[in-house]
Amino acid sequence: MTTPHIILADYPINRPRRLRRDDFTRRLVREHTLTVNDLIYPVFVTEGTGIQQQVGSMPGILRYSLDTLLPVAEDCVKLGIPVMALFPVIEPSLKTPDGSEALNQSGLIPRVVSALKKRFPDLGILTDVALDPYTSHGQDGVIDDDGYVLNDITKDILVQQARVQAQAGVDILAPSDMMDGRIGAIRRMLEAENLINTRIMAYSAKYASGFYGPFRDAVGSAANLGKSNKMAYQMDPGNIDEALREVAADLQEGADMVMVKPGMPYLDVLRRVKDAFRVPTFAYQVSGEYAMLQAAAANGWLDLEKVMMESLLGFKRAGADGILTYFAPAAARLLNKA
Ligand SMILES: NCc1[nH]cc(CCC(=O)O)c1CC(=O)O
Ligand SMILES: [Mg+2]
Repeated sequence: MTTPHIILADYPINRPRRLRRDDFTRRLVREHTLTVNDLIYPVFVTEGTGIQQQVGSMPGILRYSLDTLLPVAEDCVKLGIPVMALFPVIEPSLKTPDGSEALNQSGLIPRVVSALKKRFPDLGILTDVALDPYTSHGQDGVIDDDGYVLNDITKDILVQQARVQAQAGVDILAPSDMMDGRIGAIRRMLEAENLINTRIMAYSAKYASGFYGPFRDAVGSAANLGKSNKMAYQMDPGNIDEALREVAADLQEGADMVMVKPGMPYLDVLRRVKDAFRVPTFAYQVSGEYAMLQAAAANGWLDLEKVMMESLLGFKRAGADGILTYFAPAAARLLNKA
């Protein structure tokens, strides 16, 4: 006989509220918890010195130059946040149709990566592999005359971008572009370069989402993108079996970790992926999710601390091993206080 999932003893024998009365039993029987070890902090970096620019649609989020980013990194170390994720804000004059600035070995990202790894060797650094901050049209790859993003040419450029980042010493490459075959191509390049321990966190199930809006303001790709969208390479929000095929492909091609993105509207996808593959699985609570919670809180409609912690715990319950979240330092401060 197998153990029944449902205990049939009825009220008043069974009173679920017994375990909810006191904090000690609530803590004792809690199934899922959030810790600082679950957090990855995405930050925006830009050229210059002394820069701390507010991102209008992301209250509390700043664009940093390297010098002002160093204390942020130090804060992450002190708080116990394992990884910081870097996103570049590229000067408009450096943007081209093929995003060639992404291959510049002395460009912004490689310089910031090597400076951070030198100063804070124990802080994990993750970089985004994608061309959208670097292209004049704001798409994640090279486009043809109809604006269609060309897969194989783009993939070859992404491999070169990944090489530049890996040679600069980044710990985790995170391809967010959704080109087919790029994980395998990047993994082969890493092996050929003897960069065997560079990890890959694949944005495997990345949906064409309206929730990326504030991010595109932050990196300055929104205006370039204009009315065009990314539906010809990012996933259709109606699909979930396809997410499993995308994850399977990326794992077979050599991904160490996979990601589902956005987060809160896609917790069902996260659960399916975790159950199907049992590999390190991450969720990205994206810019629009951050913005909507901040906006409601600013209006006095939600208690920010409560919804922040509840939303992050929701990712853990849905199967995430970790969460990329703009709330990382705020959440870590609360967790360290508790
Ligand atoms: N490929 C770039 C990229 N990497 C992460 C995000 C979004 C992150 C966020 O919204 O917080 C995007 C934007 C996009 O695909 O348009
Ligand atoms: Mg894919």
